[in-house]
Amino acid sequence: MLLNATVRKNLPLAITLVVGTLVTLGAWRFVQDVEHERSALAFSQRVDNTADAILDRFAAYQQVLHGGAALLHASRDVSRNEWRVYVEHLMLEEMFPGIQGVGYAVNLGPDDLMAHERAVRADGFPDYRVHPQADRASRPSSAILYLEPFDVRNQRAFGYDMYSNAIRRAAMAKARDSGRPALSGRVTLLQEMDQDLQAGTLLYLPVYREDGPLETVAQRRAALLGWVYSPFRMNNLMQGILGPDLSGVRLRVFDGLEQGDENLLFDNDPQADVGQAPLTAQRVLQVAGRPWTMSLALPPVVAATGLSQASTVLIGGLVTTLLLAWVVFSLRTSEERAGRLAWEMTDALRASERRYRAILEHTADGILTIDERGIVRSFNKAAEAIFGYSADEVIGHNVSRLMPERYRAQHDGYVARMETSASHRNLGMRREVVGLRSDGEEFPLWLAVNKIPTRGALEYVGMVSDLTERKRIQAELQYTAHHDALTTLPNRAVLKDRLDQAIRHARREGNKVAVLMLDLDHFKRINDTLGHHVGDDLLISIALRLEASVRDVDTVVRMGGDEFVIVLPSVNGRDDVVPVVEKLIRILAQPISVVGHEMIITPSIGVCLCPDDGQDERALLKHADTAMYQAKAAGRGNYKFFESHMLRTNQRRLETETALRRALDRDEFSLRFQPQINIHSGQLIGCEALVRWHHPQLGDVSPGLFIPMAEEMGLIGSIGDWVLISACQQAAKMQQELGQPLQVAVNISPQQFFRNDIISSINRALAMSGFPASQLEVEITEGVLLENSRETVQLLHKIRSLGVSLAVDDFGTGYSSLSYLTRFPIDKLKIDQSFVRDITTDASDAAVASAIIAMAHSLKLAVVAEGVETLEQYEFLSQRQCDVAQGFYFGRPVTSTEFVDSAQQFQTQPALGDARRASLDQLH
Ligand SMILES: Nc1nc2c(ncn2[C@@H]2O[C@H](COP(=O)(O)O[C@H]3[C@@H](O)[C@H](n4cnc5c(=O)[nH]c(N)nc54)O[C@@H]3COP(=O)(O)O)[C@@H](O)[C@H]2O)c(=O)[nH]1
Repeated sequence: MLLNATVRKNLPLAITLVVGTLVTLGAWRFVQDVEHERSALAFSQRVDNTADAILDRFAAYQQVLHGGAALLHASRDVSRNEWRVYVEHLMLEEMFPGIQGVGYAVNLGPDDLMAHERAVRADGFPDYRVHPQADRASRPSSAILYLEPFDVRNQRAFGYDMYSNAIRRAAMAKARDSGRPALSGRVTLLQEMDQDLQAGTLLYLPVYREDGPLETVAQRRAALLGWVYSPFRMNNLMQGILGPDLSGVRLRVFDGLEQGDENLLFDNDPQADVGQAPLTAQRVLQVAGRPWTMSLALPPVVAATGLSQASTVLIGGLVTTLLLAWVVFSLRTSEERAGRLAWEMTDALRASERRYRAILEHTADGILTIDERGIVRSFNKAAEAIFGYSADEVIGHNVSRLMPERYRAQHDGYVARMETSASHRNLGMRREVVGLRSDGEEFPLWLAVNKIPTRGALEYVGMVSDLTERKRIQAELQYTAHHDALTTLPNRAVLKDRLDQAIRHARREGNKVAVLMLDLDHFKRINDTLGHHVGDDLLISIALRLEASVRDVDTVVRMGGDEFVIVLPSVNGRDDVVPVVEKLIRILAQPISVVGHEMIITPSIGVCLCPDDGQDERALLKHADTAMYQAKAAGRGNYKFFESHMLRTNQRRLETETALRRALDRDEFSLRFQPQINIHSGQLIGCEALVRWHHPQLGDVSPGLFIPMAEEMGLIGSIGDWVLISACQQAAKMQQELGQPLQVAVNISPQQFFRNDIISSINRALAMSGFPASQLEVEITEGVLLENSRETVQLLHKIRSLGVSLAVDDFGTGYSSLSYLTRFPIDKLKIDQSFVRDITTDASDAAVASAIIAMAHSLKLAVVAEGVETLEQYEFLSQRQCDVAQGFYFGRPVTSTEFVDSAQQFQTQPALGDARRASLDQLH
């Protein structure tokens, strides 16, 4: 009885304790499950985000390389400066943190190495060498030619032969053979310094010559020009991609499928202990065709923090149970006390609720929950920021207000059907959808929906993140990859697309497409003499004029350098195209003012028609290019329609270019000397050195043809150096044999003049020959003086200070002001032979020549008349007090031996008398 009474008395307390404990344990397990599921979902999304971020970034890098390749395809001769401008416009640091640079490495055949080194040295790097030299005979070679930004780290790689390293070589060969981007294995980059050593990798994209098919591996190998590539330092790269996103997670990235130290590319926290990590994941990513294994682990300490809500529930529940027991116990003694305890219990539950809410409110992703009718039940702070609604404006309303009108009907009932239809397969999967902000703006977002495991009514949780910024960056990349950075015109990648469209349309409509290849005459000279900033501004102005001159349906593309392509769709034939081409020439030829320089630019245009002259992009561009070269050869400021016979001429031009690259090495140049006569005394005073090129197959090639070619190909510096040295050496020998001092004049082209080392070139020639500086004369063209800069004046003064005299060649043909003559330290003017030719028959030529002589004398300058062919011309010039004459009348350019032999004739008579005339006449 006593036992019964005790049991009865304590039964409520016992029931409270047992039921409370059981309920708490049940709630604890439940919350633990929910927490686990939520953590696993969040972790899985984090893994996916990380993988997506890496893949997205590499897709962007590949676009960068495609942009670089398009630039190289577009132009035969992308300069270092153009490459720098392209890379600068990419804003690597801002847009692609982690990328070390964007480079171009050339593929070198066994015969190309010396010419390559010489060309780069001539480009302002006198100490340049391709390195390392070891094993070169047993493998092909390459060399890093451009790598921007050209900072201290990247300069270490300049000239590096990446083929010398097996890992790099494998990736380069893969890219070469496949025609696609290829990523290297783990390497140590040349850019590494002593500190902060990191693993590295390189991404390569091949660049091929465009004049042949690229269908087979053999064709691709034969057409390979080089690789556009980017080196990456892995730690910088991953931090650039993932930023601070990695806190609390250990991420390791391995090259390949094995996970060993030797192929570890990146480890964000090598000290972290992940032995017992409750959440781990592995992903194999295909990065530019190479497998990377990504291993992520959530260390126990971090995971435990994530699960503390369950512990809170457990502790809270047990405390609540004890409190309830205390309440029951106290009820027996005090109603008041029980009430207070009940309040405390409620407070504990509220605190627990507040903790949950804080977690929800501080996640970066938007989180909202909806019931089975689609009514929003909760809406966190991040969701408010994303959609622009406050929680109050959304909770209690249908979730469809967060989506554009056109999706709403389809969405109605979607949630209700979730359980029965196939839609439930979408649960847990992240997909891209369109959202609607409170201001009516539509935007892209990622959405992942999950079922909340509640008892009774169904609820769903949606996690959303805003993709607007990500899309904006993608769009910018897209723009950069398809537009020329300088002029903002579409680039080569767009051209292919537009041309294909135009060709398809022409086929359907039975009409034609015209392709115009346009190149600016003497642009390189403007660039070299007036500076790249003037060249760049000029190109922008030209681009604007071109765009304004054609229809909206036409496409103007900058191919690179000074080359533009214009596509005119839907034309009927040549008659439709001629007015357009003539209009373009007329409009471009109007004076143009660039950075304070007034200039007149003429274009050379080649035209071909589809389908008459070609059926695809490659053939059409090649034929328009061929026609353009014919237009240039026909006198510039000109246009030509493609004719099939032009291909032979073009082939010969290409052969000439190839032969010219090797001419210096093969000793194919020689010099001729043309006498210069003092008109007052009739005595030989010196000669002009003129270069000649004889090729075993091509024969004698005129300097009028190969000098401009060498200027365009950047070879004039080394050829000019050879001319300077040989002219001084041969002149020293000739004057010894003649026993009289001899003046020798040497032509210096503008590119050679502005190469920065003209002073050392002249000094070297004088030192190597022992020829006196006072007998050397440098002939520059008016173009050099056009660049009326302080540097030009200083350079001319430096040449004069060596004791060398200066003459202005072809005087009267330039387009600059005569006033420069007073500002520059010049000794002589050479009247251009076009004025001398008709000096005795054409009154205006006679007047120009007389005026030049009078003006030069008033400025204390000597005057040389070139192209003197007749006695009458000679007498005219003599009467006008011209100082020196040169021309066929006195002798054609001859070898140094022939020059010494014939020079005796000029020494016999001091002045021009009848006997002298007779002796000269006999020469002809
Ligand atoms: N930068 C360098 N340019 C050079 C060099 N050698 C030549 N050249 C330039 O090539 C152009 C063509 O030169 P070339 O065929 O040698 O013709 C020269 C003479 O042969 C020719 N000439 C001389 N006298 C007469 C004549 O009475 N009648 C006539 N029709 N032609 C004649 O004129 C050319 C000399 O020109 P210039 O230099 O302007 O005095 C030419 O532009 C050369 O400058 C070189 O080493 N470097």
